[in-house]
This record gives sequence, structure tokens and C-alpha cells, in this order.
Amino acid sequence: MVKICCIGAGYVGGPTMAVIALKCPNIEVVVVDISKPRIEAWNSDTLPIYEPGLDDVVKQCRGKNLFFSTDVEKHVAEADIIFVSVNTPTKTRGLGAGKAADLTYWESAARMIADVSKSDKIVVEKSTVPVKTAEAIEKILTHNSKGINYQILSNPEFLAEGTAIEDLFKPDRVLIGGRETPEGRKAVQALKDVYAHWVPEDRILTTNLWSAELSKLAANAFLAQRISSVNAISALCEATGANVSEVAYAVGKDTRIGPKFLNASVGFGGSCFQKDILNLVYICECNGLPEVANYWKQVIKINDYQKSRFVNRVVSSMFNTVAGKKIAVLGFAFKKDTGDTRETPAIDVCKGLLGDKAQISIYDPQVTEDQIQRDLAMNKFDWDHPMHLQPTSPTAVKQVSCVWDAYEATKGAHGLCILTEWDEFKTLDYQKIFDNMQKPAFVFDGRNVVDPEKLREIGFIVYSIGKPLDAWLKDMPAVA
Ligand SMILES: NC(=O)c1ccc[n+]([C@@H]2O[C@H](COP(=O)([O-])OP(=O)(O)OC[C@H]3O[C@@H](n4cnc5c(N)ncnc54)[C@H](O)[C@@H]3O)[C@@H](O)[C@H]2O)c1
Ligand SMILES: O=c1ccn([C@@H]2O[C@H](COP(=O)(O)OP(=O)(O)O[C@H]3O[C@H](CO)[C@@H](O)[C@H](O)[C@H]3O)[C@@H](O)[C@H]2O)c(=O)[nH]1
Repeated sequence: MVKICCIGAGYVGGPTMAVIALKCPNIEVVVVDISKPRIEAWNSDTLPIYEPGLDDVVKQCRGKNLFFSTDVEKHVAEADIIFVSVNTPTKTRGLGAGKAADLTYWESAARMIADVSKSDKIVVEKSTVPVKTAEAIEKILTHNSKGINYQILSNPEFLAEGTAIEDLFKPDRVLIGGRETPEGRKAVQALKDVYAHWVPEDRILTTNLWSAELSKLAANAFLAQRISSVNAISALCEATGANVSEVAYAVGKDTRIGPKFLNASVGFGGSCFQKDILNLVYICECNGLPEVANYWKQVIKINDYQKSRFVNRVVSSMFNTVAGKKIAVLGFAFKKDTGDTRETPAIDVCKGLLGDKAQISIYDPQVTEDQIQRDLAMNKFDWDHPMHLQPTSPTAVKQVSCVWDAYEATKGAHGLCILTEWDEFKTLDYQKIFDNMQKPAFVFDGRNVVDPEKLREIGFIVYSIGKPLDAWLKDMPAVA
């Protein structure tokens, strides 16, 4: 029986391995992690991450051919194929700080593999890494090899959170990069055989190592670029009376452009886009390509602009101050159908409002108060390190309260900001919310989930990203 071990039981390692176990009953899959609480949660009824469909997949194979363990070394030693899916955060110190990927966790995983291995291994990069990482990993492994043969493959993951299981069941493509040698080709084939259990052959792409590594960074940069493009247009829509949804629809109808990923928003978040683009920018700079680096940097600059533009709209609409005013925040996760808050635009928006001394009441169906308080207290990029290395008990931000109901959050509020597109926000009783708010009552929709006209009929003053402005907002300065 082929044995797979995955180092890192996070958002990628957990769901990816669960699906491999489900689709390949003849393969034993063990997911290992240094975090004891995380492994305990994977072995419990309450999994450590919320992902639609995940519970079902885990329940079907846990204890049969899917296992979660903290005994990292034992399972690495026994495996034929080792996936490495550990954190690759942005460096916060030293060379490349604020841009380059921090490969500390990857390097320590590679050294551990070299220490404990007694048989040949295929080592698969699942984490998103800078192009040429495989070369460094190869050096660490071969210089400590004790005669063992290692083949390094790049197999970047393209799943999106909230749809991870769907994406894993029916991937647009699976990408495998390997060395162009007989041993390299054999290793690529071995990994292809795993995916071939459920992925059609024409969707399994094979390339050289560097193309696979770079394709992952490029794909995320292209996706994020679309969002920054539509968000840049959203600012122009507000200035001209155009409607960004109509513009995006008309633009996306061109089959060369396509309709997906053109929703204007308060900004993109998530653990990947910003980190991976910064990483790409750094690689371009290191390769003497400043023009290319600056081109991609602009995608992040527009994203930051969009978040601060939103905060400025809120403050300027409400008589240029939110000091002491209750602002309800609906949604804190970086997108719907996940409890993940890594790099969520809600952090920057809340921090902006707190800077203007607002009192914030937050409701998100999947995010706990503890997580929100940690996020608001944490330094930039700290969130992307393993949990046990993150700051433990932050001092709670007193002006922030978290409630478990949208009606509670909005009671007595002056303004309401929608920061995540949870479906339930579409069907709230906005008349009831209006009746219980201070007047004038403001709605700032950062995700275009409500119908602005209907809310205006109720009596709200409404701001929706990229939509024709309410008369109230027209004369207010939007950009500081
Ligand atoms: N989250 C996503 O949607 C997504 C999608 C595609 C790719 N990626 C990439 O996958 C990688 C992992 O992302 P994630 O979201 O799963 O992160 P995560 O923080 O959820 O999980 C990483 C896990 O690795 C563990 N870990 C770190 N060092 C370890 C070590 N030496 N030994 C054992 N365990 C160790 C941590 O404790 C943590 O549980 C990153 O490179 C990320 O960029 C993420
Ligand atoms: O039209 C859109 C689409 C998305 N977003 C936002 O963009 C962010 C990222 O969304 P999404 O890409 O759906 O989720 P992620 O889980 O971050 O997935 C991205 O990042 C992963 C990690 O690398 C990749 O594997 C995926 O392919 C890639 O989509 C979220 O804040 C979304 O709200 C928009 O604002 N407008």
C-alpha cells in the first residue's frame, strides 16, 4: 500500500489529504502537524476549519485510510510520498522583510525529512513557494542524504477557501512539475497516478519544476489583478454615475475576458493574494526587473486604496466623524463560507474606524470574538505563522464588541458596514434594522449584497461600492 504523509494540517493540508484519502482507498494518508490542538481538532467532531462538505469527507475516511497525528517523524519515515504544506509567510525581518517569503518552516521540515528518512522519498511542494525553492530543498536533502534518493516535485494547490472540497473534487487543473530526468519523470508519474484516481488525464498538467512554481504565483497575481482592475473602475463609476455591476457585466461578456472574478468589493483578502504578489515582486526585484515588480506592486496599492477609500466614505458621510458612534460591522471573514480572517479587509476597515474613535459591534456567523480581538491586536504578517508562535492573549480592544446576531449588532447603531458577502445578509429584515438604528441611518455595502434602491425606500442613506451615489454622499469628499 502506498503511504502518503502530509506535513501541515492547515487549510490546504487537511482538505487536500482528506480528498486524496476519499478518492484513493488503497492509499494510506497521514496528516501531521506540530500543533497539538490542531491535530486534536482534526480527530474530534469539531474540525479546526470551517469548509462546506469537509466534515462529510473526513467522517467517511478518518480511522480507515486517513489519520491525523503529531508523531511527525514516525509518519515521515514511513511514507513513500511526503507533501509539505506548511506556512510560507511574508518575512517580517532582515533581508527582503515585508516582501520575501519566509521559508523557515519549509527548511525545518526539509531538514527533519533528511534526518528521519531511511528509504527513498518523493517530496512534494504543496505550499506556495518562490520559484527555485525546489533547488534549495534539493540541496538540503541531498547534502544530508545518507545515500537516500529524493525526488522533489512542485504540485501547487489552487483551491479557494469556501469551495475547497468542490475545487478538489473537480479541479480546473492539477499541476505537477518535476526534474526532466528518468528519476524525475518516474516521480511525476507516481504523483499523477494518485490524482488519476479521480482527475481526468487531460486536466493533469506536467511541466518543469520552475514553471510549476512560478505558475502558482502568476495565477494568484492574475486573479488579484482582476479584482484590483474592477475596484479601480469602481472608484471611477462613483465619480461618473456609472454602475460597476453593469460595467463588469458588459466587460465580462467578452469571451476573451470572461465573467468571473469581476465583483467590485471593499478589497481582496485571504492568506494568499497579498503574500504571493509581494513574493512575486521580490523575485522580480532580485532578478533585476524593477519595471515588472512595480507593475505587480500596483495591484496591492489599489487594494489598499480601496480599503482606505471605504473608511473615508464612512467617516465623511457621517459628518466627518465617527467618534463615539456605534458602527455595526456585518461580516469579518475574508469571504463568505469560511471562518478564515487572514488578511481580511475587515481588519483594515475596523482599524481605520477605530482610528477615528468609533465604537464597533461586529457580527460574523463563523468568526469568534477571540479571533477578532487577536486580529485587531496583531502586527502585520504575524497571523501567517503557526498558531503556537502567534501572540497569545492580546489586550482586548475595548471599543470593539462581538455579538452573535445581526439585529443585536445594529441596535442603536448610526451606521452599518457590510464587509463579507454572507448570503444571510441579503435576506435580513432591513426595516426592523432601520427602526432600531439612530437616524439618519447609514448603510455602507462593501460587497454589493443589498439592493440600494430598496434600502433607500426604507429610509437608509446607502453607499454601495461602485454604484451611483446617494444624493447625500455626492458632495462629501470621499478620498482623503
Ligand atoms: N489557504 C489556502 O487557501 C491556500 C491555497 C493554496 C495554497 N496555499 C499555500 O499552502 C501553504 C499552507 O497554507 P495553509 O493555509 O494551509 O496554512 P495553515 O497555517 O492553515 O497550515 C499550515 C500548518 O503547518 C504547520 N506547520 C508549520 N511548520 C511545521 C513543521 N515544521 N512541521 C509540522 N507542521 C508544521 C502549522 O502548525 C500549520 O498547522 C502556504 O504556503 C499557502 O500559501 C494556501
Ligand atoms: O470578484 C471577486 C472575487 C474575489 N474577491 C475577493 O478576493 C479574495 C480572495 O477570494 P478567493 O480567490 O475566492 O479565495 P482564496 O481562498 O483566497 O483563493 C485564492 O487564493 C488561493 C491561495 O493561493 C488559491 O489557491 C485560489 O486559487 C485563489 O482563488 C476574497 O477576499 C474575495 O472576497 C473579490 O473581491 N471579488
